[in-house]
Amino acid sequence: MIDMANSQDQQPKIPIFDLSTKNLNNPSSSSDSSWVEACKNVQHALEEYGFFIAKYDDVSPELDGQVFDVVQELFDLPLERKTKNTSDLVFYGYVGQLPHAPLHESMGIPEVTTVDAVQSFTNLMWPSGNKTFCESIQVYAKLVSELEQMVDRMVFESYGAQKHYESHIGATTYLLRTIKYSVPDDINMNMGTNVHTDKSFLSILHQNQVNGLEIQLRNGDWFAVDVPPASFIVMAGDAYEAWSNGRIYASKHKVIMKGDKPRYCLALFSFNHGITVIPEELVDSDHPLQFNPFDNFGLARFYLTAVTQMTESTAKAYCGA
Ligand SMILES: O=C(O)CCC(=O)C(=O)O
Ligand SMILES: [Fe+2]
Repeated sequence: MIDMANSQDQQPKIPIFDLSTKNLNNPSSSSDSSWVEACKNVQHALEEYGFFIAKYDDVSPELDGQVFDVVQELFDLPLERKTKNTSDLVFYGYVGQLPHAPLHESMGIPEVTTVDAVQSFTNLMWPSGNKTFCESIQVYAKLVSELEQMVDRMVFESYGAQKHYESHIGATTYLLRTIKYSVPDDINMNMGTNVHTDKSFLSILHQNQVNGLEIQLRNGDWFAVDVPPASFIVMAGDAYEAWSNGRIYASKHKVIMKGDKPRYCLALFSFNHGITVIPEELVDSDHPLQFNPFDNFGLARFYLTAVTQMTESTAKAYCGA
């Protein structure tokens, strides 16, 4: 841990970890005490707050600038082009022009860590090609998925469940959602994203230095995150809550637009294919099994098609034991 995020007086101090490859001291040795401590800190942050802030300088300042430039270019395309981003899963395709969320526009690139997926998304948006978009998104997605896998590894090791790590990563697929939040005309209409929990294992959020993300803490208080420049929010979703047998906290969060600058966010979500089983290492007499084996995409569909209001925990409602 290198620092604590800026926060108001009574607010908790959200940890900031430097997870840059060069900073992680020989992570192949699980007996290294600084590595073990780093893993415990990550586990604790996800259990206590449901998120933390990561420094990750594998994404260089040049790449950082470039991805926000190309994402802005993407949202500047005509609407009829953007709506070509369709998907049978609602949250995977173009979202925008919503009466209840007029500031929000987003597009999804499924399987973003495969070269073909980014290429075909690029061709759909720019039939005559856009090499800069394609290449910078490919490189960005690869680097940030490596950050995601590092956090998974730390969590799995910390819980003594490392023997399940390889099969977990083998089942993981990444969705990159690019999001634009416009500046509100009316200060009372400032909602960018409504209150929700993510359906992913992890969500890695990266913004263009315009704040807006608010997270509900375990005690019910809302916390407006002041994200330091060039850093990433690592947030746990419902799938991690279930996998961890209820230890990890999937926080409710929302986006509120306050300033006079549009906000762009790159959100990388990890989902698992197939059936996820709660590791036996996380079940004992003090922690009886709380969740049945579950289908991560089934969980996402369940949430989206639920006719009722979201219950306290989507994971409990979907696959609670
Ligand atoms: O824009 C953000 O910071 C968060 C977006 C979000 O919560 C989501 O897309 O699930
Ligand atoms: Fe979210």
